[in-house]
Amino acid sequence: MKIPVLEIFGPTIQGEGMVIGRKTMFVRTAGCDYSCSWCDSKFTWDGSEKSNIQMMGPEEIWHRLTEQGGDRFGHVTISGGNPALLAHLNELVDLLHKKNIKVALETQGSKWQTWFTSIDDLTLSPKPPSSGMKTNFEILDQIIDGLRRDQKGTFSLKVVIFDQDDLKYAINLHQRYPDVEFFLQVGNDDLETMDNEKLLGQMLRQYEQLIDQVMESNVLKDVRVLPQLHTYLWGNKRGV
Ligand SMILES: C[S@@+](CC[C@H](N)C(=O)[O-])C[C@H]1O[C@@H](n2cnc3c(N)ncnc32)[C@H](O)[C@@H]1O
Ligand SMILES: Nc1nc2[nH]cc(C(=O)O)c2c(=O)[nH]1
Ligand code: SF4
Ligand SMILES: [Mg+2]
Repeated sequence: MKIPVLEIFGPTIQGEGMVIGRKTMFVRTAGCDYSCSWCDSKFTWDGSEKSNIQMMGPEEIWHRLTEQGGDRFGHVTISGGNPALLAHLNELVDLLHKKNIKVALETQGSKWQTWFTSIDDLTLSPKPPSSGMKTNFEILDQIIDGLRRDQKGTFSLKVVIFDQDDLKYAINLHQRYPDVEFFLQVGNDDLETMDNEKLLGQMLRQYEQLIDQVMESNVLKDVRVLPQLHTYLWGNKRGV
């Protein structure tokens, strides 16, 4: 079955979350059921790159990955858009596993797929109020229960923080799922600038503020506070 692909890039470092710093390739799928106000990958769902979507089979994707990354990688991250919209994505995950490649996947936790349980590093990134999206907690509860029961790899929650309401949302989420590895991530609110020095200054200040706020909290104890590392290195550049 074909998969709608917008980007294949790497090797680079995973800039976010539970495997931050890990050498990885990226496969970015097209299409999302959300439309977050601050989405840094709007081109995957706003129609602006519709003509660049390539329908690719798993073998074709593997071919492109090796064309680009040679034999210099052992990890592939699937992101989007929302790759959880693709019921048959397990075909790619299984092929990568056959090739001895570990697989990470990024999704917002709005939709369950049975193949979630075979992902090595699964990140659920529910969206706080600043995104303009509303979390369906019934679905998120089901996803997390399913993962607790059957997950072969590891999974985590990652919340992007822009303001106080987002922090409240994160606190509530951590209290709801206290046993799940929890990451807070600095939000990038300057998606247009190509001035990397300016962006870096802003992002470092925001990282420090987020750290200060998390240190004050008596609920956010067993958590990690992370930058979106690739942004600090390469700004808003695509394909890194
Ligand atoms: C582009 S999304 C694709 C995967 C999936 N749709 C999701 O949101 O989890 C990948 C990650 O980037 C994060 N992200 C998107 N826009 C961001 C921004 N402006 N600043 C910080 N993180 C952002 C998302 O929260 C998510 O964790
Ligand atoms: N280096 C790098 N790390 C990332 N982690 C999550 C990304 C994403 O857009 O999903 C991403 C990305 O686009 N680049
Ligand atoms: S869920 Fe992810 S890809 Fe979809 S709009 Fe939000 S940040 Fe962007
Ligand atoms: Mg990104």
